[in-house]
This record gives sequence, C-alpha cells and structure tokens, in this order.
Amino acid sequence: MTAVFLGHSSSPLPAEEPACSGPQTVTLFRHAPLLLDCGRVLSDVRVAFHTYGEAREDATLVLHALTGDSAVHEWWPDFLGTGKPLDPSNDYVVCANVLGGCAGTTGAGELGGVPLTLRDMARVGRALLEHLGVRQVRVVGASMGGMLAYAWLLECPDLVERAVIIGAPARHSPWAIGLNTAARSAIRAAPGGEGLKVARQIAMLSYRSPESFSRTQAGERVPGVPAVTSYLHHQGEKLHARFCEQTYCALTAAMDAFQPTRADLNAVRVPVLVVGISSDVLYPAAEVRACAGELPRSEYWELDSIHGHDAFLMDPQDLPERVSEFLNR
Ligand SMILES: CC(=O)SCCNC(=O)CCNC(=O)[C@H](O)C(C)(C)COP(=O)(O)OP(=O)(O)OC[C@H]1O[C@@H](n2cnc3c(N)ncnc32)[C@H](O)[C@@H]1OP(=O)(O)O
Ligand SMILES: N[C@@H](CCO)C(=O)O
Repeated sequence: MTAVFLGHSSSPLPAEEPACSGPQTVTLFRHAPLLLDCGRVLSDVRVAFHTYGEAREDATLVLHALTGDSAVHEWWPDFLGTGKPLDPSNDYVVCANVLGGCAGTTGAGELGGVPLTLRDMARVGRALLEHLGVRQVRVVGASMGGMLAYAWLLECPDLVERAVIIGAPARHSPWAIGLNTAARSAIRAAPGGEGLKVARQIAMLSYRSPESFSRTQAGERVPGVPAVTSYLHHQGEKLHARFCEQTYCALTAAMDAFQPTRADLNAVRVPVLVVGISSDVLYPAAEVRACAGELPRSEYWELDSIHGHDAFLMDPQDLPERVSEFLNR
C-alpha cells in the first residue's frame, strides 16, 4: 500500500491546542487494492482525517457515529483537549471519516451501490494508521463508532491495545434493524432529499427519550404546531443540508449486517470499557451490557441520563473522567 497526500489545511482549533491538523486527505490503496468483504476490489481510496498532537507510534483512534466526521473538536469538545480523555498535549489522536461517508473519504455515492461492511471500514483505517506510522492504538467509539470499535477488535487484534465502546451493541437487534429499515424505505420512497429528512426524524426519535422530549419539547414554538413536530422538521432539514442519502443507506446497512458471534467476541483478548446509557431506547443499556459480557476482559459502566442515546454528545456528565481513567491505566 502506498499513499499520496492530496491536501492539508490549518486547523480551526484554539491556538493553545498543540499540533492539531485537519482536515487532511490522503489516497490509499494506489498499488495494492483493497479487497472488500463483498468481493469487489477498490483502488485509490481517499481518506479524510484529522490528527491532534505530535505524531508517534502509539495513538488513540476515535471512531465517529453515523452522521459524524473526523473533526472531533467540533462534535466532542467534552472529550478532546488538555486534561480530557483525548489530550493532544500528551497523546496522538487520530480520527478519519469512514469509507462510504460523506465528509471527504471515498463516499457511497462514488461507489455505485457496492455493499460495505464495518470490517471494510476497519481495513481502510488500518491502512491510514500504516501511512501515519502508527503501530498500536487505543480505540474509542460511540454509537456507530462503538460498533466499528467491535469490528476493529475482530479485524485488527494486532493493533488494538484497549478499547472504549459507548452506547453501542456488538450487533444490531431486530429493533435497531427495523428502525434503519424504515429510514431506508423513506429514502427510497422519496429520493432527492425528502426521504432523508424523514429518515432523520425517525432516527431522532430513537436518539432521545420520552422524558427528554417531555422536558425539552413540551408545548409549541410555532402557534398551532406541537414543539416536537417543528423540532423534527428542523432536524430533518439540518441533516439534509449536511448529509448524503447514499451514505445514510450504506452505513446503516453495514451496521445492520454486522453480526459477530459470541465466539468471535470471546476471542477478544484486550481490556474493553463498555458504556451503556440508562435511557437509550435505540440500544437499551441491558443489551449493551449483555454484549460486554461476551468479551472476556470487559468492564461495564452506565451513564445515567434522561436524554437517551445522544447523551454521549449532549449530557456526558462524568463519562469523560471515566474514559480518561480507563485509557490511562
Ligand atoms: C461519536 C460521534 O461521532 S457523534 C457524531 C456527532 N454528530 C454530529 O456532530 C452531527 C450530529 N449532531 C447531532 O447529532 C446533534 O448536533 C447533537 C446530538 C450533538 C445535538 O443536537 P442539536 O440539534 O445541536 O441540539 P438539539 O437537539 O437541542 O436541537 C437544537 C436545534 O433545534 C432547534 N429547535 C429546538 N427545539 C425546536 C423546536 N421545538 N422547533 C424547531 N426547532 C427547534 C434549535 O433552535 C436548534 O437549532 P439550530 O441547531 O439550527 O441552532
Ligand atoms: N446523533 C449522532 C448519533 C447517531 O448515532 C449522529 O447523528 O451521528
């Protein structure tokens, strides 16, 4: 595998954060192609990524959620910074937009409907780490990023030293697949944007909780329209403005298809911190905890929040301290 740098722009991070750069873009698999799980081969895979801190051979790899991207400083400020779990002053932090994404990496729209897997995404991540000279990683992922962390544990056991998996099961339940099926049906029924907006509305209902909406979306903002209705419309518009429907279908299908066995998880040899979220209706805490129990060296901790699945972004409370403690052992 050889790589070519395409670009590099300076970071919008605060000046006090050392050596942060991104987004950078590199083309990987120029000579030896990537073999996908579906049997197709891909050459010249573009990967967009951010790095934080001085380059070194051991790093912390952050894996983003479904609609996330590589700009960790934008979406996880509670976790990135001096004294936080991802601390660029004494760690090398790397995050890449996933294969099939729509934030700089070769996207689903360019791949013409080729089915992707989470393990394919991990193989692209491995190639990026090789390019950066990284030989060992601590992996931290939430939501889709947490499922991708499971894929890393299975696909790259030689690279992963320990992992943090937040708000994610090892495999999708019928409930989670059902929600994604409805979202993809909406996209296929109304391609061009309207379906994606409905998909986001469905998803937002699974990312929050009844109590969260009772607290934040009671009453009306617009006369005659329930607040939650205008909220869901607004969230649909926001996603439509920044995301791509082919990516939505490809990534949700990859999550749905990821079904590692208990034996697969039993073979994982490294320590893993698994975090459930008490009010998560998408991935109920009990389900997340049961998956953790299939890992021989896991420990489970629960974030007690009313805000549902998105609490890892909106209401992390003492989760950053917990993750720091685990990563620095
Ligand atoms: C590990 C990872 O990779 S996670 C990936 C991170 N993901 C991202 O960064 C992208 C996805 N982003 C998100 O999911 C969200 O930004 C979150 C979860 C971080 C927070 O969601 P937000 O939309 O910022 O917050 P919230 O749900 O409170 O909604 C606020 C917005 O809704 C609007 N709003 C709130 N209530 C209403 C209402 N009743 N009617 C209309 N609009 C409303 C607000 O005015 C605000 O609008 P704005 O964003 O245009 O300013
Ligand atoms: N709200 C996050 C979490 C979804 O898993 C996102 O949109 O990516």
